Amino acid sequence: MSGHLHAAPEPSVTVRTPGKVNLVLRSGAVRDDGYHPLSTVFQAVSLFEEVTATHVAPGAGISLTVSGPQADLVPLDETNLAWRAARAVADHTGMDADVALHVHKGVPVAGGMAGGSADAAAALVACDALWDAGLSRQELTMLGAGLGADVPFALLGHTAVGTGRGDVLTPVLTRGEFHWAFAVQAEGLSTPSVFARFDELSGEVGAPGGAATSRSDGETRNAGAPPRTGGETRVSGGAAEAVHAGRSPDPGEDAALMAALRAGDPTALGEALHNDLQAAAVDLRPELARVMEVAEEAGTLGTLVSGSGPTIAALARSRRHALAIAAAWTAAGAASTVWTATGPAPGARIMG
Ligand SMILES: C[C@@](CO)(OP(=O)(O)O)[C@H](O)COP(=O)(O)OP(=O)(O)OC[C@H]1O[C@@H](n2ccc(N)nc2=O)[C@H](O)[C@@H]1O
Ligand SMILES: Nc1ncnc2c1ncn2[C@@H]1O[C@H](COP(=O)(O)OP(=O)(O)O)[C@@H](O)[C@H]1O
Repeated sequence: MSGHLHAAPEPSVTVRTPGKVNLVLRSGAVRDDGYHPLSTVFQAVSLFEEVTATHVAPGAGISLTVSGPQADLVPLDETNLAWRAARAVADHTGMDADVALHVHKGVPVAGGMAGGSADAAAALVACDALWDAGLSRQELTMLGAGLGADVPFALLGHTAVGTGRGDVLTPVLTRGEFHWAFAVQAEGLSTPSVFARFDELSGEVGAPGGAATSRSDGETRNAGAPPRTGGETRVSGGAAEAVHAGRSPDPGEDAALMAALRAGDPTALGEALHNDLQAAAVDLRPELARVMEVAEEAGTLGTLVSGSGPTIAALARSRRHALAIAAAWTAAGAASTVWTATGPAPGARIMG
C-alpha cells in the first residue's frame, strides 16, 4: 500500500503577542514627517493579546470580532490594526484577503502599552502562517513598521533599544524577571495628543531647531542635541542639524539602566526609569501625579508613565509586592483597573 499523506491546511492559527512598558523614553524634536526621533528601551510584559485567523470561503473578505474586558473601546472595521495587518500581508504577497480574525485583548486599550500594535504584529504572523505566505522575519518587520512605530517590537518581544521612530531595534541582554504593577485609567490618552503637548511644553511649536525638551525631573536640555551627563554639556552638532537629520537622543545616557538589566538588579532599574513624555501626560491628566505618589507610598522601586500614558507602571521587588502596590491603588481609588505582570516576555508566538 502506498500513498502520500498530505497535511490538511490548518483551519485556523492563533498568535500571542505581548504588551510593553518603556523603561526609558527620550524624545528629540518633531521631524518634518510628524514623528519624533526616539531613544527608548522597550520591555515586553506578560499581558498578552491573542489573534486567531481562520480560513473563510474565497471572496468572503476580511471580518473581525473582538473580546476581552475593554473590547467595546476597539474599532471593528478596516481601521482596526489587526484588519490593516491582514490587508498588508495580502497586498504584499498578492494573495486574496479572505480571513476571519478574532482578537482577544489582554492589554489595556489606549493605555500606552501598545495593545493595538500587538494585535497588528499577531495578525501579520497569523495571516502569514494561515495563508502559507512564507514571509521572512525581515518582511514581517517591514510590514509592521508601516502599520505603527511600536509594531516591530511586538514581533520581537523581550527587551530592546528602539531608535528612529522607535522601530529600529537592538535586543538587550537581561537577567532574571522583573515584577510590575499597572494602574489603568478608564479613559485612554491618544499618542499624537501627548506628543503634541510634549512639543508645546518644549517650546517646540513654531520653533523647530531651537527646541528644548522638558524632562519630568525638571531638567531641560536641547532637543536632538547630545544630552548632558553629570552636569557637563557635550557640544557636537547643533539642535537644528539634529532635527533635520531626525537623530535620536543619545542612548549612551542610559548606561546605568543597561547595567541594571544585565545584572537583574531591580533596585538599580527602578532608579534609572525615565520618560520624557511623562510631563506631557501628567499635564493632560493631573490626577496621574497622585497615582505615582500612592505607588511610592507602597514602596515601589520606581514608577513612571508607560509610553504616552495614561497607564502608570510601578516596579516591584517581587510578585507579592506588585500585588501590594496594586491593592494600594485600589484602596486609594487611584485606578479604574489594576494589573500585575512580569517582564521580559517573549514576542510573537504561534500557539498550539
Ligand atoms: C509613544 C509610544 C512609545 O513606545 O507608544 P505608546 O505609548 O503609544 O504605546 C510609541 O512611540 C508610539 O508608537 P505607535 O502607537 O505605534 O505610533 P504610530 O501609530 O506609529 O504613530 C501615531 C502618532 O504618534 C506620534 N509619534 C509616534 C511615534 C514617534 N516616534 N513619534 C511620534 O510623534 C505621531 O503623531 C504619529 O502620527
Ligand atoms: N486592535 C486594536 N486594539 C486597540 N486599539 C486599536 C486597535 N486598532 C486600532 N486601535 C485604535 O488605536 C488606539 C490606541 O491603541 P492602543 O494600542 O491600545 O494604545 P496605545 O497606542 O496607547 O498603546 C485605540 O484608541 C483605538 O482607537
